[in-house]
Amino acid sequence: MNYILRRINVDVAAMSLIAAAAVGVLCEAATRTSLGDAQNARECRYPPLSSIVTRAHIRELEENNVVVIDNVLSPYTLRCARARAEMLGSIMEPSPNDVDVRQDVILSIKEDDEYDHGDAMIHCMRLLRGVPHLLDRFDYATSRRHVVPRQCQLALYRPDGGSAYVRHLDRCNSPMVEMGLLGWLRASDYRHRVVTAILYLNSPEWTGGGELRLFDGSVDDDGDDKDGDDDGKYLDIVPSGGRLILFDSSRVEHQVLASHGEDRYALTCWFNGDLVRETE
Ligand SMILES: O=C(O)CCC(=O)C(=O)O
Ligand SMILES: [Fe+2]
Repeated sequence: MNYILRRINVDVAAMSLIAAAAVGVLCEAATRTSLGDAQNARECRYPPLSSIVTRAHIRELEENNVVVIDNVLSPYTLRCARARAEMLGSIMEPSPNDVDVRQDVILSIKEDDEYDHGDAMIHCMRLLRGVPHLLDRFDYATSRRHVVPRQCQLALYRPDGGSAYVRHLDRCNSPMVEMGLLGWLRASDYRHRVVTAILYLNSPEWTGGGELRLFDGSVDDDGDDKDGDDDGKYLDIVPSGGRLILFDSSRVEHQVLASHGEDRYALTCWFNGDLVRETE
C-alpha cells in the first residue's frame, strides 16, 4: 500500500513538473516580441522625409502594392552610411532562419545602440522609421494603427554567387494548425506586418545582380516572365544605392537573387499594424 502511494506521489510530481515546464515554454512563446519598446507612427515623424515620400507615392503603394523611390540620399550621406555598414559587416551573423532559406548575414541596429552609428546611418534609420507617419498623414487605405520597431535590420549578401533569399512573404499568414501552437505563438511579431521599407546602401550605379524579385498580380504590368517557368510574372528591382522601396508585407511575395562583384547592403524596417482589408 505504502509503495503504491509513494509511486503515485512520484508520478504526480513528475506530471506537475512537465505541465509547469510546458506552461513556461508556452508563456515564453506567447510573450516573445522584439516590439516591446516599439513606438507609434507619430513619435517617429521625421520632417526630411516629407520632401521624399509624397501623397502620390502612397496612392501608388495602395494601387500596386509597391512603390520605388530613387535618390533619397545625397551622395555624401550614401557614402557615409555605406562606410558604416561596411564597418558593421564583420560583426553581422547569419539569421536564425534555415540556411536553405537565406544566406545573408544580418545585424539588428537602432538609434540608441551603445555604439554611435554616425549621422548618416541614423538619418537612414529615421527615414525608414518615419514612413508610417506619412502612411497615416496620407490616409493609407490598406492598413492603420502602425507600430514602428526601434530596430532596423542591416543585411549583407556577399557576392559569392550563392547568397540569396528564397521566395517568401514578410508577413506570416500561416494558420496555427500548419505551424503548430509554439511556432505560431513565436511568430506573433510577423503575423502583424503590413508594410516593408528597404533602403539600399550600394553604389547608385550598381550592376552586381542581387535584384529584389517581386511576385505580385498587380505589378505584372512592368514585370516580365523572362524564364517562362511557373513562377508567374515578376518585377526585378535593382538594389541601387539610395533607392527606397515600400511594399505591402501581406501581399508581395519576393526573393533576393544572388549578387556578384560587390557586397550588397540593405537596411530594412517592417511596420506592424491592422490590415483594413483581409488578405486573400
Ligand atoms: O534585401 C532585400 O532586397 C530584401 C530582403 C528581404 O526580403 C528580407 O530581409 O525579408
Ligand atoms: Fe523579405
